[in-house]
Amino acid sequence: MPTAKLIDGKAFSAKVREGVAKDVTALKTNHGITPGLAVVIVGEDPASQVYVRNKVKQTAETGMNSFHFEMPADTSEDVLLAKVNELNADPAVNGILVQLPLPKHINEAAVIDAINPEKDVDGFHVINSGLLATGGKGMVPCTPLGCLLMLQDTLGDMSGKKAIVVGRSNIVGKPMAQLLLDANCTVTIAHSRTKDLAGEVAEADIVVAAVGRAEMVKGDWIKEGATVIDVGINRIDAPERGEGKSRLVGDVEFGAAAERAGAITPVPGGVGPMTIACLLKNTVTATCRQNNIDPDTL
Ligand SMILES: NC(=O)C1=CN([C@@H]2O[C@H](COP(=O)(O)OP(=O)(O)OC[C@H]3O[C@@H](n4cnc5c(N)ncnc54)[C@H](OP(=O)(O)O)[C@@H]3O)[C@@H](O)[C@H]2O)C=CC1
Ligand SMILES: Nc1nc(=O)c2c([nH]1)NC[C@@H]1CN(c3ccc(C(=O)N[C@@H](CCC(=O)O)C(=O)O)cc3)C=[N+]21
Repeated sequence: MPTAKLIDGKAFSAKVREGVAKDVTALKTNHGITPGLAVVIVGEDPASQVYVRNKVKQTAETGMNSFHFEMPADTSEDVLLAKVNELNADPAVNGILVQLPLPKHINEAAVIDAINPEKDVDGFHVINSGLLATGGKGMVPCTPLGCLLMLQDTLGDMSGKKAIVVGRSNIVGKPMAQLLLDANCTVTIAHSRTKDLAGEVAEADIVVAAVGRAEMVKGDWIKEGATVIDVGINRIDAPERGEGKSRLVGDVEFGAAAERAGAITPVPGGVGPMTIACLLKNTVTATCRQNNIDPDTL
């Protein structure tokens, strides 16, 4: 029997989006500004397409302008950089997101570096990661921000808690660890070379799994009462649902983990929806900063 409280990312993200919609209305009526978010996709990555479908719909629902650019998989780096520069210069665009991963022939770092840091609503630009690392006020990556909001809502003050982040990517693991550190957790970052992952996870009051391997964090590793945030989005075959069917699972063995955890996010319906909500929130934040508006006085 699962004992863990389910952290409902779907419901929480709806609340965050309501707040965003209010801010968008205030920006329009009090300042005559409609925030605009531009998303650029190169090629066809199935995971990205799910994300973009949800995002385009929700951007429009908050009242923002959504600009969507699909470019073929063989787009050259120069053409993509020219598109980024065009969006940098466009005053109707307050936020720019270039879907990752990009095709192999394009240098991702060069593309991210080309985005105006003030419009970098993903928070991936080196200026923004530098600001996050040094306590400055940049754009915070959406997925870790969404995880942090759910953790704060579940736990309140996290000072002194032991947190482990499994995964050290620039877009999830590292910024997540930074945010947990800022929240005064004692943070361990685990990765593919970690010696005793089960033992490390077993110590943690907070577990954030961002590995990209279906159910690799086992339920019996989880400390009793721990809070578990599952970032993983893995599509696996589900023959029980019929031939050729698939389903989404996280990086945590959900059923077994829910028997030990105090609280846990599901997949789907956990981190994913919060990521999109935070993208919209970041777009409002970026719009305010670009127009010297204090978001608290909207
Ligand atoms: N819900 C959402 O909104 C989002 C979900 N995701 C999902 O989150 C997951 C992680 O994404 P991302 O960070 O981009 O992935 P990356 O592939 O960039 O990073 C994966 C990390 O996991 C580590 N790792 C791999 N195998 C193991 C292992 N056996 N034991 C311990 N650590 C391991 C890697 O270690 P090393 O560095 O040593 O190679 C690496 O640091 C994916 O499932 C992705 O789809 C991603 C973004 C948003
Ligand atoms: N520049 C960039 N920024 C990103 O933030 C980014 C990216 N590139 N590339 C791809 C990954 C992946 N990602 C997801 C976000 C939400 C869901 C999401 O909404 N998931 C739903 C599931 C939807 C379904 O049912 O399939 C859920 O978890 O409930 C999924 C995946 C953002 N990413």
